[in-house]
Amino acid sequence: MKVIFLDLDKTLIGEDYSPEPAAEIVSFLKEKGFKIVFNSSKTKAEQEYYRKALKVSDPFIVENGSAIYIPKGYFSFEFPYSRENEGYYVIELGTKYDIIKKALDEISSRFGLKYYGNSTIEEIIEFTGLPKELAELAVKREYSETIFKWAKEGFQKEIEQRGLKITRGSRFYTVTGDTDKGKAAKMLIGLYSKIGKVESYAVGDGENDIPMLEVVDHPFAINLSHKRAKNIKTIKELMEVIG
Ligand SMILES: O=C(O)[C@@H](COP(=O)(O)O)O[C@H]1O[C@H](CO)[C@@H](O)[C@H](O)[C@H]1O
Repeated sequence: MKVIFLDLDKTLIGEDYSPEPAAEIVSFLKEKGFKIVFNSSKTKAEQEYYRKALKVSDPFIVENGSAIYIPKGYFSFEFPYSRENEGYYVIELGTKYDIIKKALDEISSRFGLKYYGNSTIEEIIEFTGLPKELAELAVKREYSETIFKWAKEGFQKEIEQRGLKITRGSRFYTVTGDTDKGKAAKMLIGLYSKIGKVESYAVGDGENDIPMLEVVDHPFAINLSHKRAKNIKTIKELMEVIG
């Protein structure tokens, strides 16, 4: 069985956040029989938008490794999960949003931090370039915050002192609990392994993708140097490399 973990921003999805250009590579991967697992800092709500647009129905990993959403009935065996949500079993690896927001609220004025929880929708659109419809989905955070702007350095250490993790994504900093995209990918590979032998792949472009590249058999990196990963310029190059 072949499973591919895909980062979204600047990997599967381009600068303008539109899903259409990704349709070709998604069809290619489906034809090749890949299970397609989105593994992004994006929220469940944002990822559901792309899943629907690209007709992808495999499990997905949200908010930088914070939770794995597994459609009910996807695996025929039982596995431990943290909660049920609509049609999904959710395995939680991260920390709840309230705790993360509270920690940031404590230091935001000292460092001039701007993140989803203290920004208006107009500011979010300006910082991210997201269209309004997607900005409204990005606000629905469950396990992480995104730091768009800061006035003073030193906030990273303060965040870590509060027991949280801060990592660089393709554009911004993400604050989470003690998790990453690699931990979540590894756990999902473990579940797939109960069905048969897994050949795992991953593609990413940011520092927060490195842990994910480290746990797969075939890592691919876009504009990112990684000792084991094969460098590609765009995700479409996968069609030549694994064609
Ligand atoms: O942290 C980031 O740089 C981006 C991209 O994260 P990924 O490369 O998809 O893990 O994620 C944040 O910003 C996006 C908008 O640019 C939002 O859509 C995400 O919800 C947010 O986590």
